[in-house]
Amino acid sequence: MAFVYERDPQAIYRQSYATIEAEADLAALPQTLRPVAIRMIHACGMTDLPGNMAWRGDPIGAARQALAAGATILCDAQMVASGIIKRFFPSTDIRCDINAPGLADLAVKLGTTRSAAAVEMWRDVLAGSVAVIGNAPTALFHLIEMIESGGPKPAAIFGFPVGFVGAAESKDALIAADLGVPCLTLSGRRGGSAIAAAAINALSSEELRGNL
Ligand SMILES: C/C1=C2N=C(/C=C3N=C(/C(C)=C4\N[C@@](C)([C@@H]5N=C1[C@](C)(CCC(=O)O)[C@H]5CC(=O)O)[C@@](C)(CC(=O)O)[C@@H]4CCC(=O)O)[C@@](C)(CC(=O)O)[C@@H]\3CCC(=O)O)C(C)(C)[C@@H]/2CCC(=O)O
Repeated sequence: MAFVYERDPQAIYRQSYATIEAEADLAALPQTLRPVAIRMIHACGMTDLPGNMAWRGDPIGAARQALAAGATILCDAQMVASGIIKRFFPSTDIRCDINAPGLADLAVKLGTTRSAAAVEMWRDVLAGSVAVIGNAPTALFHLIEMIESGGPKPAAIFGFPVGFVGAAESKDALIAADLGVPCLTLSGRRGGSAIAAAAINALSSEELRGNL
């Protein structure tokens, strides 16, 4: 049986993006956030996502500026790092420490998850970086705690933990905290590595030129 389906990658993207623009209400978002919202929706199929978007400052401008200056992208999960399209960021270091040697011991010592302990490992590289949390609520909580207690500040935070335990609370805490760091998040349970990676992919100039 031969199925009839779209096989042209550019046509698939065009059709997806046209559907999103037709179905999603982007009017309440600043212009800079609209391409990011579209790419995030593209990753999860939820056209009502803009209603959950919350931000402080200009996370897109801050992250783009930082990346142009050579900032590292720090990811909580390997799934986030893997979802970032490397050819969009050819000279950017994309780092995830979830499998770093000694991390499990550090997590036990700190009495926390591996995800939060991995954030502790960012201390030396956090200043001026782009921090992306796509999975672990404890990672976002710990990042906020580190910055609030005088730790180094990233250039921007993209916080999208997902799930039922601590996800909504960690993202509420990000928006409530006065960290002096531009940030983008999604209120509630929604989030995940794919959405986080999509938000970062939307920052690239390739994406802006529509070169998908
Ligand atoms: C409690 C955890 C949750 N994980 C979720 C969803 C998914 N996690 C996946 C995978 C493969 C991984 N999750 C870990 C980050 C692992 N998940 C946790 C922790 C126990 C604690 C995090 C937290 O609460 O903050 C965490 C382990 C830790 O000690 O930090 C992972 C590192 C586990 C591992 O054994 O390696 C691993 C990430 C690997 C990587 O990418 O590098 C899932 C694919 C599901 C699965 O197969 O387990 C899925 C992916 C979701 C996504 O889009 O990223 C939740 C829902 C976030 C959940 C937290 C709260 C809850 O509701 O239970």
